[in-house]
Amino acid sequence: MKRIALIAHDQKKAEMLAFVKEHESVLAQHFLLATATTGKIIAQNTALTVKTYLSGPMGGDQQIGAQIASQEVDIVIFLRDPLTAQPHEPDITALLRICDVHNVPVATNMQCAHLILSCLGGVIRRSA
Ligand SMILES: O=C(CO)COP(=O)(O)O
Repeated sequence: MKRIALIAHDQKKAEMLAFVKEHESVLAQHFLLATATTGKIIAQNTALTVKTYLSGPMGGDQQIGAQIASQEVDIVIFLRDPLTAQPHEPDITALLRICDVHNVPVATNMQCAHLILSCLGGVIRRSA
């Protein structure tokens, strides 16, 4: 069982939900954690259980970063919005940095997220 962090900025939440639904049977075999709004959307629209932290702008990225630093996270799917300025940009940068410090695979776009999950569950993607 892997511990998988799921995080998406507002413009990427629909993509995250579609991604999670596509991989739901695989994700159900793992421990999921998420920032508040992302986790709430996933929990409300799937049968998955998600441990939630604060919303990203309120410190959720830092909380998940602390989990990564404590070796409590194996994979990060972080669908960030590269076209919108975020008030908590330093937290986002710190989260990505701590993934590299601890050699934790982190997907920041959909193609990479599918690749990682496909490796995990042997799932063949249904669409591009
Ligand atoms: O802002 C975020 C990541 O930087 C995500 O936070 P929410 O899931 O609460 O929207």
